[in-house]
Amino acid sequence: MPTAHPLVKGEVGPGCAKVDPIVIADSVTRQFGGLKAVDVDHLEIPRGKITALIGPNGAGKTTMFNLLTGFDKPNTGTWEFDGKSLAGVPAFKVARSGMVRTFQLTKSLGRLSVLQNMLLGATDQKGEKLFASLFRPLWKKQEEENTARADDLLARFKLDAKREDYAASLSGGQRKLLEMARALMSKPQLIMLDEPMAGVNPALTQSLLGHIKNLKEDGTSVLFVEHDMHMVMHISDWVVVMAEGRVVAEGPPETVMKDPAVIDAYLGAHHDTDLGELMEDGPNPVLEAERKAHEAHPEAEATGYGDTPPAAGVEETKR
Ligand SMILES: Nc1ncnc2c1ncn2[C@@H]1O[C@H](COP(=O)(O)OP(=O)(O)OP(=O)(O)O)[C@@H](O)[C@H]1O
Repeated sequence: MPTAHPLVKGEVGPGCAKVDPIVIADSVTRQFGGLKAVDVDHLEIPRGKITALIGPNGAGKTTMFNLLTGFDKPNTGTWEFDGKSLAGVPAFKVARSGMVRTFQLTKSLGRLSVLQNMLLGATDQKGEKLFASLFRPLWKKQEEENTARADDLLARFKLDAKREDYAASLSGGQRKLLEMARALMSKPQLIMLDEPMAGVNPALTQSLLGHIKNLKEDGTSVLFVEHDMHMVMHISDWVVVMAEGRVVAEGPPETVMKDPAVIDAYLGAHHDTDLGELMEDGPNPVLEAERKAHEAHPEAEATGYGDTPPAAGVEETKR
């Protein structure tokens, strides 16, 4: 049934237009040999909101991130960020324009200190330019400002005690925090986080969630890829679902998880993502679909949840 939503112009559905989009992508495709990893007709990301990009393994989420941020080149397509075309623009210029990203596997430089890693995140440094680099006063002030900003962010992310340590000495979770803090050095308008929760120990999970919510409060738009559905449900204003390269559904988190296209996408892909505990207020449609399939064909192999039988699958999701 068609629905409306305050973030959307017209009806909610895959590729729907937003009232105030910060990113608009059209006909973006990326082929690897015979595989179309990304095949997105139209996608708009709302400004000033937290948008989750979800989908089973291999859906094309990271490839889409790579394309939008200039780390990979599409076969076709155009996209704009804050009204400016970014197709074909290299990654470092994309970052300077206000759209920065983090990676699934963190990319901090282990043999530099935490502070040095932070300073590398500052864009448009005067000292990088030959003429300016010759005149200390021109870059000295900016260096001081960057260091002050780095210290402020390190304090916010509770990494100030690690300021002089090698990045290599940080835990996986702390490296995720460092990468997010470093991305913020350039005061981006849009931050794109690729699996921010992966490998983060539960003690840091809450603080990461808090940081992401604060970003929105500071006026930054957030787009993140995540398999942790609790996080998706908890902090997203909007959820975009990809499967086999396409956008198959989008909507607010409370309704998108019940969308048959989403359930199909996950079950069809034999995916082990924990959608099981999402529906606190009723039966979970994914598990229901699985149970019915098993009742109809008890002899058939179970689908989904890492190929465990449905009953065990329920147990699995409670871990
Ligand atoms: N450089 C590459 N060369 C060949 N195939 C690739 C390359 N990068 C990605 N792919 C393929 O493209 C498809 C989409 O991959 P992608 O990493 O974008 O998916 P994803 O949705 O981010 O998955 P995951 O959730 O597992 O990270 C996959 O089938 C993947 O194997």
